[in-house]
Amino acid sequence: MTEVLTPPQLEDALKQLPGWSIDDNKLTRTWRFADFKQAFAFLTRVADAAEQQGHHPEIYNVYATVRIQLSTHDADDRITDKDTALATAIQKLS
Ligand SMILES: C[C@H](O)[C@H](O)[C@H]1CNC2=NC(N)=NC(=O)C2=N1
Repeated sequence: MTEVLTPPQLEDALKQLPGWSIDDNKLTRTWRFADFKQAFAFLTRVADAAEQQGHHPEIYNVYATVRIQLSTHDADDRITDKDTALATAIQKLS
């Protein structure tokens, strides 16, 4: 079941997710890689994690910069445990 996070739950979750913040009401992180190839290799791993979890990030890429934003469309675009679960998996891929 999908749980919308309360503000204190979100604060606790962010402590476990270094580099992530809330931007546009979405769980957000930006990475800068050495080049486009490294950035896209990371995104390929992110795609696999997203498919495994049945949950999909918004992805913005310009050359070596990648920004990922997570929210749950099925919960009125709010941040849920599905977003923190995917962010936790993505943390291990960069
Ligand atoms: C049917 C399918 O499981 C849903 O549409 C999933 C797919 N991926 C999703 N990804 C995100 N970010 N939010 C969703 O609500 C969502 N829903």
